[in-house]
Amino acid sequence: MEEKQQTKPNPRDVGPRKALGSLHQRIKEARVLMVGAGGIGCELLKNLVLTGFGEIHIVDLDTIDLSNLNRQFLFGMQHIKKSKAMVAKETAGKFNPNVKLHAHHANIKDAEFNIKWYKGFNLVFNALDNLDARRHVNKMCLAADVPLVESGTTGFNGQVQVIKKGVTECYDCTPKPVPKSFPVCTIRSTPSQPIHCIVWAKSYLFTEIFGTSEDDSPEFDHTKDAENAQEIEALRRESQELKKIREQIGTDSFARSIFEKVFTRDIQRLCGMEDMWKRRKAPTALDYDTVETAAKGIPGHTANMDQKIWSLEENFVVFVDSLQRLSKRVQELHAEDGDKSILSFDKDDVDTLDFVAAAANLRSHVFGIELKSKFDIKQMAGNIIPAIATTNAITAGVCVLQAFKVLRQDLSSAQMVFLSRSSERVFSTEKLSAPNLSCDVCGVARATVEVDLSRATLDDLIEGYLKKGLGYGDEISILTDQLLYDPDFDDNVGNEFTSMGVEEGTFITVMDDNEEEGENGEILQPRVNLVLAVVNKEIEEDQDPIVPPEEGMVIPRKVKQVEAAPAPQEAHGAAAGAGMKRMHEDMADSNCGAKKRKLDDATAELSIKDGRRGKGKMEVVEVDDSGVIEID
Ligand SMILES: Nc1ncnc2c1ncn2[C@@H]1O[C@H](COP(=O)(O)OP(=O)(O)OP(=O)(O)O)[C@@H](O)[C@H]1O
Ligand SMILES: [Zn+2]
Repeated sequence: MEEKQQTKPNPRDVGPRKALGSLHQRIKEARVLMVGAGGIGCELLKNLVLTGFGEIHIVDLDTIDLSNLNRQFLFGMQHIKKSKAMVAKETAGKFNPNVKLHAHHANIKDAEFNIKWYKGFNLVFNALDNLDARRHVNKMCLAADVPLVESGTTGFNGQVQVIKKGVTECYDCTPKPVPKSFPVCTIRSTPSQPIHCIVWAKSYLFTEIFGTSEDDSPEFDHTKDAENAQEIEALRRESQELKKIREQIGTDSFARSIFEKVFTRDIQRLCGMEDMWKRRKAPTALDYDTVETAAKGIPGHTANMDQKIWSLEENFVVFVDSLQRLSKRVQELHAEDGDKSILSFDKDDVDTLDFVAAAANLRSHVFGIELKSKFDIKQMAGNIIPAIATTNAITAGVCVLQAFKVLRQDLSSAQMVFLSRSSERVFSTEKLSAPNLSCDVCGVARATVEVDLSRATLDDLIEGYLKKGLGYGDEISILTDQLLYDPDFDDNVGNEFTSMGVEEGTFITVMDDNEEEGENGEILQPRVNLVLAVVNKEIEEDQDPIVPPEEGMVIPRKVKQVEAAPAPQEAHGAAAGAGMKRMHEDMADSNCGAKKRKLDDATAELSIKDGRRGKGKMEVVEVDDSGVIEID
């Protein structure tokens, strides 16, 4: 009787166990990481907890905003300003007390989340909203050889992709387009890319001055434009101030008033919000008189130079000039049909484009962001797509279904899943593609290198580890996020790693440019890029400060690709109908980074039991016998 009671199943386990059979035990033992506790993350965490995943680590750098509450259901009003990761843990923990939850209020790029830490997980889930963090986690999962379930949503579209080192394509196997739509908080308060400033100039500033007020604009997603009650109030005051200034239209002081409001006072107010700039670079306000003085003598026709990247002063001149042109037009319209006429942005209307280009660049300057030419800005002006709770919920569900396949070690049945309202079927799936052999991220050899960072120099790496240990020749380049060495740049050779910013967890890439002869006099292909993850290790003084490569470690050579006729257009296969193609294009947006790579890429024989792989291919690819590059 007593024994029976001990084996009585936990009521929380009954449903999942019935549905999942033997997989349930594996799920209970699984240790998983979820990066991002926002729109997808909240839904995903709820699913993971209710399914009974044994241990879940949550990483999110952000705090909860009022604007998150419409779709991030683990959070309530009482949680505003609190850590997303912590509150997500607290709320979801109550759904299933058997699950161990760990919250990390931190940036996933922080050094504490190193390869060793990643290796402790059976599976990683990305629930992120930006390319940079997605790329980072992709790289770390490849380095640690942990499978990754990548996901993203944009409006009604969603996408889930399983990534496994050496078996499937990685996140970076397909080049990613520049995102087209952005959260309003990014646009109004924390821009970090030129496009953020372009959207601000077009959909906020232009509309406030010459169009309907932002409140009436159908293009703006108001569910997301405020960080909290205080911030809503501040943004509202900003808009009201602009409305007042709008009444000065046509006066001599109009340009100065607008400029001083948006590039001086509003920026000073933002700078005062210290919390916002703890992890970002704070903006610098502009002074009208200083810029005006410096801009004296700049010709009025600057705006015609549409391929040139204008200087701060040139942008100022175009800003003032286009503002005058537009003001004149509005006044003429008002004279004709009363006070109601407005202007709309049109990329082909040169006055509106000039204004948006100059205003966007001035804002970029303020935030230390790269300036763009008018020509580029014309291409980049895009639309804003709102986040939809249901899309996030469905996508998070698909993530878990794909995770089951990974845990069953049945990657051949894992799929790339697309969710779309525009296609005939809500779900479309495609087989996972094999790695892209020329991918700079996964088409590389990876290893960890133990270095005594207190004394190792670049020379120790070049002479000891690479040349002596691995047989590299002289023609090599070494990079981190900056160039450390190449045959024409040897300034750093005697420098210690630490003086070049190399620390625990830094990835060092070694590129081989040698043209060596093989045993039979044939010219060998250079080695694939070697990515070394640095691990700090104290090494006895009488020994080399870098542990030499393991015996037998060989860096494979690049495969030779032979140019041939282009592959047929319809290489996407039956699943990718017209609706799907449209969706692929839409997926360029911020939340959805994963994109399908065309089957005509050079992946031919690295098949993962995909019957369609290679169909319609016209390329000849030489692949190593092993197919997959592995060093461990
Ligand atoms: N480098 C990073 N490290 C940790 N968490 C990150 C990182 N980059 C983004 N995130 C988190 O990923 C989550 C993505 O969620 P989501 O797309 O719903 O965005 P959001 O910031 O919650 O909403 P919105 O920006 O649309 O108002 C956010 O909570 C964000 O803080
Ligand atoms: Zn790749």
